[in-house]
Amino acid sequence: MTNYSENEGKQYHIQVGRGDVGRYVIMPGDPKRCALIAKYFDDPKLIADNREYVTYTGTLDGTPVSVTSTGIGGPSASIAMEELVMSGADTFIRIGTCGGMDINVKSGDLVIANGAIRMEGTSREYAPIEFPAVPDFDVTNALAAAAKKLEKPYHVGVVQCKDSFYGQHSPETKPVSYELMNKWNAWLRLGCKASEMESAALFIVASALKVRAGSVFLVMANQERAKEGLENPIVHDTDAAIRTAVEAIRMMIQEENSRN
Ligand SMILES: O=P(O)(O)O[C@H]1O[C@H](CO)[C@@H](O)[C@H]1O
Ligand SMILES: O=c1cc[nH]c(=O)[nH]1
Repeated sequence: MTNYSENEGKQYHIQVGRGDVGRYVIMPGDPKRCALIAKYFDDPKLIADNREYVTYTGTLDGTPVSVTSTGIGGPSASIAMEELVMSGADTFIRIGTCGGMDINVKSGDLVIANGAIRMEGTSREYAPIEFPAVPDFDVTNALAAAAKKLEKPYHVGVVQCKDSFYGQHSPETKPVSYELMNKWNAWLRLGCKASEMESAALFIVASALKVRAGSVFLVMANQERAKEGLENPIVHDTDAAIRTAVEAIRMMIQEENSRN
């Protein structure tokens, strides 16, 4: 077997090795979000910047914490998680943008995933489709408690994951997305909160590697509200989701310290 991680102890894609990252890692899709997230850490340092993977490490309440971007989609996100686990991390929070689905999910709200629909390809390479993509219970509880404490409007529920962003936004012109088009109404009726691209892969990889993962999203807009002519501005500021993830990690660290 080729060991891609042998290059001076650094993992092949993320260029991070043991001792470079904390056990807690925040995972945004967008590499440019990493510096914004690292500003919430004490003493943040840039560790690596390779391909779509940017990593900073700092501390929260004295405990090492990192941020590593994943890029877009399950394949690159799964690589980031695999290599971070090989570098010693074991608890992950994805923070990303999403498109609202449930009519009550509004631009600027937060969505915390308690499950992810596996309509993407990566998770199928790790687990048969019958196995559910669910986040870690403690991480999810910490995210909900953090959003409540910070008084952010939030929804907890199932998110839908896909590989085709434009299949979600213009399925009628995409023959490859008939499956998405046909199932979208079923997901709406079942109460699905939002659509994004990485959580199903991350939850399944986390199950396979026996590590913990959760997700929190900023709702950019909601195409279902637009269809109904309801208010639907486009929002880009991910700060509320970032602060929720940071506060959730702080809570988990404090809980861990109180047990030791
Ligand atoms: O804002 P990020 O974290 O990239 O997440 C969402 O935005 C991208 C699509 O625009 C996909 O990665 C999707 O999951
Ligand atoms: O609508 C959206 C917004 C962000 N990310 C998605 O995957 N879909």
